[in-house]
Amino acid sequence: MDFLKDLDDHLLILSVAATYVLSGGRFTFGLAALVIYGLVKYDAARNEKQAEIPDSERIENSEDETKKKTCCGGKGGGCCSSKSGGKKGGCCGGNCSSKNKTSEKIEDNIKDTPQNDTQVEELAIDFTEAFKPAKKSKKVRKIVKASKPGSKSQSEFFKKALTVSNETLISSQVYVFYSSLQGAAERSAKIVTSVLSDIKGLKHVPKLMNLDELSDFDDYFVNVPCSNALYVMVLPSYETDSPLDFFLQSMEENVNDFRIDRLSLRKLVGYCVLGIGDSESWPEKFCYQARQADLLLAKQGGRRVFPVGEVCMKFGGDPSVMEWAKLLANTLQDDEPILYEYDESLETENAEEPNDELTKESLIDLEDVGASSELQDVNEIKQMVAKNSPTFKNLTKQGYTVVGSHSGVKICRWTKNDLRGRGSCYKHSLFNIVSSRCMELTPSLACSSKCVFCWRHGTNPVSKNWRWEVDDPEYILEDALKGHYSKIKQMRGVPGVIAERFAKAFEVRHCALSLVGEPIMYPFISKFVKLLHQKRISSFLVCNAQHPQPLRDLGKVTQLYVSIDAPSKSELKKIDRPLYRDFWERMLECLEILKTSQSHQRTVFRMTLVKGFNMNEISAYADLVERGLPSFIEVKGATFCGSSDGNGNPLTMQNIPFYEECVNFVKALSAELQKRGLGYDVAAEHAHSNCILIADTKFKIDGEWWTHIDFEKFFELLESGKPFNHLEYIAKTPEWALFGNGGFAPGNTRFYKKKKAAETNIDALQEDVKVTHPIVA
Ligand SMILES: Cc1cc2nc3c(=O)[nH]c(=O)nc-3n(C[C@H](O)[C@H](O)[C@H](O)COP(=O)(O)O)c2cc1C
Ligand code: SF4
Repeated sequence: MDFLKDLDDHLLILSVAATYVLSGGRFTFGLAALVIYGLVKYDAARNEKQAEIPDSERIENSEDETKKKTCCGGKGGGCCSSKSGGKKGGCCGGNCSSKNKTSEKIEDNIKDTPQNDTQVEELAIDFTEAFKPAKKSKKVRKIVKASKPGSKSQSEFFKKALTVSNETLISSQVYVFYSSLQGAAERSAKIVTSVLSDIKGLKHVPKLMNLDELSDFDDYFVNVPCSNALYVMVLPSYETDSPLDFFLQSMEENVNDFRIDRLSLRKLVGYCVLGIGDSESWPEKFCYQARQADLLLAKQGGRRVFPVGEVCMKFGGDPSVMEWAKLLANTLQDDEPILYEYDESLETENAEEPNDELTKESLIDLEDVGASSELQDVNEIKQMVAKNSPTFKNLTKQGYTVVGSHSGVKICRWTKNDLRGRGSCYKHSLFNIVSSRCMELTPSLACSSKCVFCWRHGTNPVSKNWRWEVDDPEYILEDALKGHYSKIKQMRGVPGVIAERFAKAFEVRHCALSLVGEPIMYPFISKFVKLLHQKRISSFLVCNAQHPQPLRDLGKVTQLYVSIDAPSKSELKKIDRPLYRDFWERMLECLEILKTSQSHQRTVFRMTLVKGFNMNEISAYADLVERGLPSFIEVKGATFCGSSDGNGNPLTMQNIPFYEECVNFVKALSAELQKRGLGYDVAAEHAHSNCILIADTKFKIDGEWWTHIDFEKFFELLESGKPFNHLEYIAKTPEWALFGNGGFAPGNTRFYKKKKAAETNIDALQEDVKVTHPIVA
């Protein structure tokens, strides 16, 4: 390669010499040729040097070029030569600090060079990025507000934000809902209804609705009753359990239930909430449940048409309620449309993480209802019946002893009757229970149904499942016995009490787990029953066929009842007003359990007949019997639980069947079962209680009925630890108890409160019937 380079040089010298000779050997020509030669050589040497320099140094050089330009703004380019460049005290005295500034610029330049553009492009199509876990963006409050014209969010805003015009409001059907324990919310709701009714031009008369007595919230809070409905909610707040808790719990469930349209309340024209409370006694929790309700309605798509009102009934009272109602009335008449700010985060982010704390916070932000600490958890664990609650007062007034926070005992009228020698209840005739030695108890005052014939008067706690503090079973039993015995003690001065029965009454032998509420909801029911048996107290457990799993898990009981209040889905809904949506399927499952895993127990179908509600469809009842194959079918006419005023109980005396009617029903059912080849027949009765027993003919041995219980044998079998079945502890039914003989035990004196009632509907007309429960009497 060097030789070739030299050859190049030699050729050049030769051509210069030849030119000089040919031009006549002139000096100027020779000089010019030498200069050209020198320049060519210099250029070649420079190129050669550049080629040997690595890439990075070449950038440095270009840097120097830039430096030259930057340093003095390109003027006097020679002042900062490459040698002096960068040294303090150069031509500019260091003022231009060329090195640092320029290196920054260069870095920027590098980023901006086409080379780097290529890099960016390469990253953009790097699909691996797409598979990396996306960084979780922190949820922030998201309110769709007016934005720059033409932006995407603006079109979203107009799509989703709605305005409610005065015309829509004025022609809406207003529903004023209230929930009330002590009457203040009911009174306030009436004030609101009356003020709204006076609005000039309002097209429909507002409807007043008691939330606590709705048979199905879904009719109003999942579906809506009409296309122009506007809801006004008047709600108190209770730090103790109250009926409103169940409403809030249901609303919360709806929000999180994927089977339900999450924005179902968008179908409403709008809603607003008036909270009433006590700001002096509960400053921290003042009207907190009204705010919860407001949020839940918004979460379900409701449009707030008026701000949440908060009235302290101690200081503001009815005049403040009136003031709020008048302002609301003005709004409904106002021409100005109401801007509804739709919050998308309710729809998307909350759907993913419904119980997220952040969600709650963002909601509070959004709705401007104060700090997050103000929002109590809807599912906060409370006591079912706290000592300071109105429910506690209500129950104690009715003669219940509240045990712990969720159990109750009460001595029933039959216990009192038996102590006075006036006869036991129907369970004595049918199964051999002595009323004076029987304790009536429930470990759950709450229920998962709202039966129309129930005593509850709209105040007992309701829930689909357990949502309260739980008391220990040992404690419940001990305190229940104490409560029972203290009530028995009070009987000592009552005329006619038989001393011997009174003494024995302090040793309870039977426990009727019914009273009120749903005993099987208590999470330790099996353990509780075991404790009873350890004390040689027999157990009679009544359940409402709504809790298949606890029924399946239940251990041995002396007798297991399932209430069958109606033969068909629609009638059951009407009469029991169950809280579960799948109430019918639950009941069928419970019947299946009786036929299979619990078939070793003495099982009883408990039917309460209500005239005009559930006394037809014999064949449908027979279908249910076929499904559950119970040992017994106990049929009883409903008893009258007092007036229906304001308690949602629609029953009147017209719905109480006469004994004749109950007998006809039982005969027809028995005939239907026999027609189907099922071995059932009418066995015993207690006419005094309108009660008749149909039994499986397995309990008829050699032509004689054995429907009674041998309690001693039951405990013996239990203590043996071996499995046993329902036919191993039977006793013969006494003559007086057999069907056709009336069922009144000898040795007692029949006592009529009202002579006229004796021949006909005795129970229903007795005054003290009012406080009894259908399951009990
Ligand atoms: C046991 C109990 C707890 C209460 N807790 C609260 C509460 O947490 N916040 C509140 O604002 N008011 C509370 N109050 C006050 C009631 O909300 C207020 O008396 C209301 O007017 C009751 O409405 P009602 O009569 O319709 O049931 C409570 C009252 C009682 C008796
Ligand atoms: S009757 Fe019994 S099952 Fe029905 S609501 Fe009353 S307590 Fe519950």
